[in-house]
Order: sequence, then structure tokens, then C-alpha cells
Amino acid sequence: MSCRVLDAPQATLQELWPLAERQARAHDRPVILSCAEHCEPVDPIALFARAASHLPRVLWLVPEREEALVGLAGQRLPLQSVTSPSLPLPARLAAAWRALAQDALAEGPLPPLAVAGLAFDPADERPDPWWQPFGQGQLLLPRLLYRQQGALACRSVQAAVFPGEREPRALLTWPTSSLPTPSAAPRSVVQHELVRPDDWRRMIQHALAAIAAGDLRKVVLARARELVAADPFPLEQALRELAARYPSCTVFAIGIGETVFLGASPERLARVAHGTVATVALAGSRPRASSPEQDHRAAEELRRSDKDRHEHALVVEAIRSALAPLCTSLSIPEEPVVVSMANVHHLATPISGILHDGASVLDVVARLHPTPAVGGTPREAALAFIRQREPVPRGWYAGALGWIEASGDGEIVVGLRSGLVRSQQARLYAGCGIVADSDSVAEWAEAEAKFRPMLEALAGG
Ligand SMILES: C=C(O[C@@H]1C=C(C(=O)O)C=C[C@H]1O)C(=O)O
Repeated sequence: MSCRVLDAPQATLQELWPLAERQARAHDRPVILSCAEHCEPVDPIALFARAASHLPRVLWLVPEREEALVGLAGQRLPLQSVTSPSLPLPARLAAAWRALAQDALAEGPLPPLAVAGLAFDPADERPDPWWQPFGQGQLLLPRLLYRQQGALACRSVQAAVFPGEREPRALLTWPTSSLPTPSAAPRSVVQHELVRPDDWRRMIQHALAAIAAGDLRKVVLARARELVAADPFPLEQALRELAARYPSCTVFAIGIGETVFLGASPERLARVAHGTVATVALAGSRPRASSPEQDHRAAEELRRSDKDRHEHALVVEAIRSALAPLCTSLSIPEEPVVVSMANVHHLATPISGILHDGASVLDVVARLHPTPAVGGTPREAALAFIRQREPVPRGWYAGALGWIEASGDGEIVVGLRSGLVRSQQARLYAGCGIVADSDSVAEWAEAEAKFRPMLEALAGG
């Protein structure tokens, strides 16, 4: 037994442990235990960035909505004991959480919460050492969880208690969060295209040929770029840059061992709250221009472009047919709007619906992911095309990541404007939708603009 003075959630966890363990034995499966309390708000980026790198760690931040979540340490929840391996992985994650959360034991102001991450294409089995620690998808139950909404902050301690596990294996204490580190000067970084301009042109030619032959209507193709710096990339500073420049986006980071996947995603895949679902069709883009007149013209051109409207409409239709069986009603505006971030304009159609009883955010993801905003249409043909033609496996880039509560409410975004960092090396991704009228030079420039958030955050400038 430890003689350390425990904080209230840790003490409650210890008290409730024997009850959870008995329940676990009775059901012959792990029981989730979660104990929470209100706390003083802390700096979520500092909390994430200061965590020891041997712990799995997660950050989720929407600056404009003042929402933050940090998970430190934790367990990968078992899928095999609670779901059938014949289900596709997204549906398996949904079923596993439903089974495990239904008889969770919880105390205090935060419900039990898991973090979910899913590769873009779990059927892409090409090995890649960069993505190896992440696997094809997982549900992680953070051991220490911090959550903030506006001025309200809570923290909890969670565990999955297994049959026969009589007491917690380790007690973890909250790191004391300190002041942000001062920002460093822009660093010298060597960049290397993993998809060179010639490769890109060829990939797009193949895509256009498949579209002309009627095999595909749209396919999203991605570039990848490697960065090497003289010293380790400063993660904390990069996250602060992303949060400051992209306040409407979801800034995320998932660290497993020395590798961190991070980004600032503009694309919500699904938010489920109190029986409603909200998502967005986001497709059709223009880089921002430097002069206000040119920038306005770029946005107007995007709004009127037949090519982009077609590319966008394919996403709206796919979302409509994926959500219809889950919803009693769906609301889809007739016309997209233009939404603008620091780097690009996008065509966006916000979509919402009333869910049939009991559908969780992961049930919604299992039907939506990957949408043609990041995959293509028809889905299977587009995924096969990407597997065959894109030289760099996507891993969790353009995958689905977010959080889910015991009730099934939660939010999942698409892992875009993102990359992997490991010490002084990084790999970034950016892609574009290809339809019949796409031009490889314009698509190269569009992808370049989509690299910008991560390039600026890591290399400055
Ligand atoms: C694929 C990416 O973005 C996606 C593709 C878009 C497009 O082709 O217009 C727009 C938004 C995203 O759904 C990316 O950022 O890498």
C-alpha cells in the first residue's frame, strides 16, 4: 500500500475498486470505474506537453468553444472479449464501448470517457514503422482525465478493472502544470517530398482515367512530406501555434511512446449530444490569397465553381445516405457556405439530425467513415485505388479521432492538417479531392496550402 496522501478521486477509486472487481468477476469482463471532482482550470497544452513520454497521452482543444480535454496514461480497452472479430473495426469499437460502458461505475461530475482513434483505412495493411505504435484503431481509457468547458474544469481517475485484479497496479499523480515555455525562434528544417511532382501528376492522371472509365466519380489523393530538424521539434510551442492560428479548428495530439500525431482539424465527423447528431460536408477548397481583393475573388470563384460544387455534392449525398437509417429526421441546407481558415477557403454544408434511440457517436462514425471528403465515391473502389496508388500509407491521417462518454455522446473529427512527430523528424500529410475536371498543378497548390498549419507550427514562418 502507498502511504502517499491521495486526492479525492484517487481515494474514491481505491474504495470502489473491490466492488468493481466483484462485478467484473460476476460478468466475466472488465468493469470501468471512474471517479471525478471539480478542480481549478489549468493550461491543457502544458499538461499534455509535460507528460512523460512513456505514457500514452491525448490532447483535444477547441479554442473558440473553450473546450479542452487531456488524458494521461491509460489502458487500451480490450475488443476481443466483448465483440465479434467479424465486425468491421469501426463497428467493433462502437460495440465494445457500448458493452463496456453499460455497467460502468462512476462517481462525481464527469462521466466515464474513452478516446477513440481509427486509421483512415483499417484494411490497408502495408507496414509502416511510423504508424506501428498506433495500430488500425483503438479505444483508450485515460487513467487521468482533465476536462474543461469555459471556466468549468473537472478531473477524474479511471480504470478498467479486470476479474481477479484485486487492487490498482499503480497510483499516478497529476503533474503540477507550470508556466508555458517561451517560444523558440524559427528553426532550420530540411524538407523532403515523399510524393514528388511527377508522382503526383501520374497519380492524378490515373485517377482521371479511372473517372473517365466510370470506375470512380471522385477520389481524394494525398501528398506526404518529411521534415528533419537539427533539434527535436518543440511540441508545446507547435500546439500553441495551432491553437492561436486555427481557433475554430480542433487541435489534437495523441502521443504513444516517442511518436506524436498532431494537427488542427477543420472537419467534424460527428458530434452526438442528447439524441442529436451534427456533422459537416467539407469539400471544395481554395488557398487564401494575400490581397483582400484576390482573396475575396478566390472565395467567390469557389462558391460558383461547378467542379467544386460537384465534388462537394458527392459528399453531401454520401452523408445523407449514411445517416438516413440512423435518424428520424435530417436537416441538410440546399446550398453550401464558404468557411475560411487562415490557410484555405472551404465549401461547407452543416448537417444535423435526430437520432433513433441509443445511437452513439461511434455508431455514427461506423456508418460515415471515411466519407468521400477524404476517401472517394464509390467508397470501396476509391479506397482500393488509394491503397494501390498512394505511396505513403496514411495511418491515422484522415482517420477518425475523438472521445465518447458512457452515454454514447461525444465528438469525433477527421485527422486532417496533421502529421507525425518523433524527436527531430516529422512526416506531414495533405490531400485533395480529384474529380473529372481536376488539374494537377492547382491540386498541388491546394495541398501546399493544407500543409501550412503544420509547417508553420513546426518550422515557423
Ligand atoms: C484531404 C484533406 O482535406 C479534405 C479535402 C478537401 C478538398 O478536397 O477540398 C477539403 C476538406 C477536407 O475534407 C486534407 O486536408 O488533407
